[in-house]
Amino acid sequence: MDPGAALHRPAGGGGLGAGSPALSGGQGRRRKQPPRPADFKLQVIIIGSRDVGKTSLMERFTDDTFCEACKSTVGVDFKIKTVEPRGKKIRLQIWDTAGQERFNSITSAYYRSAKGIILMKMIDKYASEDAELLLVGNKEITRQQGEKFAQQIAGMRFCEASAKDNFNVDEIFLKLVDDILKKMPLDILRNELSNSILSLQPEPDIPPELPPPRLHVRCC
Ligand SMILES: Nc1nc2c(ncn2[C@@H]2O[C@H](COP(=O)(O)OP(=O)(O)OP(=O)(O)O)[C@@H](O)[C@H]2O)c(=O)[nH]1
Repeated sequence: MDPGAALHRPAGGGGLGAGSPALSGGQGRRRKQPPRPADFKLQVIIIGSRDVGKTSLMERFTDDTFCEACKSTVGVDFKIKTVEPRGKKIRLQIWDTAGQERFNSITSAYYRSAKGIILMKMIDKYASEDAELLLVGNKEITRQQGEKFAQQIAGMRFCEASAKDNFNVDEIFLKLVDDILKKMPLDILRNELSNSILSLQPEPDIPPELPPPRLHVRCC
């Protein structure tokens, strides 16, 4: 599937052009340095029922914004954010899926390529078995409800977050990325990432081992 065909939010995919070297133009002005290319690309998908706050969580993380009355996502949207855990530059592609059931056939097509999955209520029956799972309780879900739900699925943990109050949002994404990196052999990581949905730019080889984690997270 061409992911571009399913992008419907006007602000989506803002990161696509982020890596292009820009000329400032005009006499005497200097050419801007292109940003250092990412060491890895990782895909994380957010799935869950309608209105649980998937888009809000993504936009809080990528743009630090919160929309009180957002439009429902149609199909799939994405945003890109670069994070630097463990001293590695990681270009995170965050896929935000529509919660409405009528889009299930579109959204489920994206599950397999995701290395991390943030579930916001819904159980994922299409995801690859080795994907990291993180259940996020945004809005009204209580810790008790979330933990009970997470216990039913092997390997899943529960975290509370609020896109509105900007609570635990960065932490859950960074924790998920860290868990993915810890779990994946780096040669697989390198191969799979080079085959990811979006080909943004050629990226350099990665060293055989990453240094130990330096993340300080509040969640989980
Ligand atoms: N109180 C509160 N409201 C939130 C929070 N996050 C999102 N909302 C609100 O919940 C509503 C739905 O948020 P969305 O982010 O559009 O939900 P969604 O899961 O992407 O919805 P679909 O695209 O329809 O699947 C919006 O009115 C948001 O303002 C939160 O942390 N707290």
